[in-house]
Amino acid sequence: MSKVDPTKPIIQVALDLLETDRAIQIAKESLEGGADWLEAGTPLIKSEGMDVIRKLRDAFPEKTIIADMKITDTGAMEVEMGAKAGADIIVVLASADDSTILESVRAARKYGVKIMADLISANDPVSRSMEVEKLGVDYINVHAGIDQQMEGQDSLSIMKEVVRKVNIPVAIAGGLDAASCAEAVNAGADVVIVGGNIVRSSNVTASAKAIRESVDSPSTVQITKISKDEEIRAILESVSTSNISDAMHRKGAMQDIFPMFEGEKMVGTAVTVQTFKGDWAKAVEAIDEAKQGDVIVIYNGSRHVAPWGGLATLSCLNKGVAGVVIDGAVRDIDEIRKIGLPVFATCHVPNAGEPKGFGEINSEIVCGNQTVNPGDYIVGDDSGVVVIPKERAYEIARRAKEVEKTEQRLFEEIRRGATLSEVMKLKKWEKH
Ligand SMILES: O=C(CO)[C@H](O)[C@H](O)COP(=O)(O)O
Repeated sequence: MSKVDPTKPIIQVALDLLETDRAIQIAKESLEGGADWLEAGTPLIKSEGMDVIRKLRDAFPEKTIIADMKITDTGAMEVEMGAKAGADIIVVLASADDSTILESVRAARKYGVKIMADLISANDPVSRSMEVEKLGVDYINVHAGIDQQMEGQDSLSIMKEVVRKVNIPVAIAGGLDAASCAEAVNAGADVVIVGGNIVRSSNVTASAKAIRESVDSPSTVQITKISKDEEIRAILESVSTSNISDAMHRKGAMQDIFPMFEGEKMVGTAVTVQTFKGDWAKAVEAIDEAKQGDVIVIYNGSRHVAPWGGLATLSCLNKGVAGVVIDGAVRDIDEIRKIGLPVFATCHVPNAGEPKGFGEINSEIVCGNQTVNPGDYIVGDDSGVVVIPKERAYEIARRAKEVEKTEQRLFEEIRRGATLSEVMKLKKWEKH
């Protein structure tokens, strides 16, 4: 049972946004879905200052408001700022010096507010949670930060230990969705802090409602565990190459490689082929090396003679290959269309080459001016093809998903009648 509210666990929605008006609108929609507490997220506070706390307080006079200031120094001064602006709970970094935590707690007592200590990046979070409890904080937040989540960190296992060691209420944050919120509540969380999965949803109220339902009936939620590769593929299936390029800071897109047919999505791991103009032996032998879910990525280097056509494409289908990318030409477009395998290439041309057998399979190649190594993730859609280095695949997939969520919300605001420059506040954010 929650130590904060014995009748139900608390949902704290983290308004990790940049604009006060959007934050207030999303706060309203989240409350309609059943969220309890409103957090002014750190980016929002950095963007709008303490004024956002005042505006949230005016808009929601009865609600608990958290200022996620992540205080690291000058504890008393910053707690005073947050408290006077109207916050009820102020966030201090648990890894701040003891002197800062003590000063924050003293100021909090003076101004009648509470302190939440955020364990993000704490060296030994379990021991630190016990120490900050002794220093007088009111809540502990076990937190995997947004950048840490992208690299696969989560906070649940640490939270399970922390709840056994402290007596104050424990919050959890870090990429929570309906399923992980239920897991957290089952494991003893008093407060679940949810940012992206509510505030970047195209339907904020529905997303908050789904979390409310799972938090209130956590035992009914099904938790499915999948492998890292399955998770990466599932995420990449759900995002576009444009989302991925944004996540990679506009890198990774192959140049002059186009889909041969529209409407086909391709996700897989690279089997690379280095060949020479028109020599199709290695390209076709690579089909035998490929496994289910691979993408054959070929450098051939000619626009006038094709190392690939219908028969090779049909063989791929038999092996479960996810698609083919050719820096060079392809032929038999009519046959390939019927076969239905995604093929991306520089161009199409009727001429076939000769199977001479020069080249290599599964060495590093350059295709569409991008370096591709065997096992790198390759994604193709109507916008083109992107390469994700295998070492960063999970992180990039997660970041691309965040890009996609942010865009979903922008689409929704444009559907409601705004223009792109209005929703992005372009003028405000132009370089000064
Ligand atoms: O404090 C934060 C980042 O430092 C976020 O508010 C917190 O992680 C919740 O957001 P999300 O659910 O997107 O992780």
